[in-house]
Amino acid sequence: MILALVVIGPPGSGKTTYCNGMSQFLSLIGRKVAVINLDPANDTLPYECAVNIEDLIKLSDVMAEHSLGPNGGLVYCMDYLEKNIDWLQSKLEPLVKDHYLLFDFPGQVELFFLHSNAKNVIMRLMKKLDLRLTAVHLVDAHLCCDPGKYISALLLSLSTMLHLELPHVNVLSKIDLIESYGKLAFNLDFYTDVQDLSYLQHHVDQDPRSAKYRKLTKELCEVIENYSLVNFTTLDIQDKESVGNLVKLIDKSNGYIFADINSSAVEFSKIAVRDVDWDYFRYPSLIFKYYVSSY
Ligand SMILES: Nc1nc2c(ncn2[C@@H]2O[C@H](COP(=O)(O)OP(=O)(O)OP(=O)(O)O)[C@@H](O)[C@H]2O)c(=O)[nH]1
Repeated sequence: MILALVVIGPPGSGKTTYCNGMSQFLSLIGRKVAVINLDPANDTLPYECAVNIEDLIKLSDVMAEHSLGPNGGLVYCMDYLEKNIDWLQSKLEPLVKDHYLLFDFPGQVELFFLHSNAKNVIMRLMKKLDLRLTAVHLVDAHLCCDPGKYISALLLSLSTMLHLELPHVNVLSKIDLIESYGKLAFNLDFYTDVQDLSYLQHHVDQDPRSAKYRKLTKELCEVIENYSLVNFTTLDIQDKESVGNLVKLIDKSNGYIFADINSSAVEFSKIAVRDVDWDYFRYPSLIFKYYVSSY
């Protein structure tokens, strides 16, 4: 069984930083990691990548040749990758024997809830290489500071989960910066656990600019609540405890804890078989660490 993470999220949400930080963390705890850059717009990579889509196709060439903007160019690149999936498969084959794979995808969110090309790439790799994948969906934590943006983040997460049909971990990234954006309207667990959204609607109604969207907001919140699929964990990529907690969650979602791969007993006991943390330890510790406060 080959384990891999599909790292997705809007532009600037921290995907490349995550791949860099997570590959270092996983290497330190004894796993062999390979990062695969599938973002043709990634100019400077902080990590050493095992496979780079730029060796197949360059976004700048596509934009120049086909007179496309960056969004259209990225859709073209993903279509091209789908048609040339054998190229990617041949590059991955030597790695899948003993590596844990991290796929760094582009930030164009429509690729993951609307178009089928990225999903087809993922599904074909799963089938051909027997990959066991988890989607790690990063959303910048600053979106919690604005109720409208937070609802958009919920909708984006929900539609991505439904479209990709993978084990899915939603992450509020850059949680260390949250206090710098001002006080939150509710406690942090309201946002991570996606609690009763009627409180949020009430908050949106206070803003005169949002008043005319009241009915739409209500309907959208009902869709999110009816599915009851979305929740978030938090991440500060520079904090090893935060990264370790996320690894535990991912290990549970993709079945790593049951996998018969070469991992040291120490790593296994530290990360995989540990109890799930009680809520008491999940949120108060964050509040003290990042001084997260609400009105
Ligand atoms: N403080 C803080 N900054 C972070 C964290 N994660 C990422 N960043 C910063 O966020 C910025 C954007 O991160 P990237 O990794 O380039 O984001 P991306 O999602 O790959 O961006 P695109 O390639 O444009 O889609 C960078 O300046 C990172 O240093 C974090 O956990 N904490």
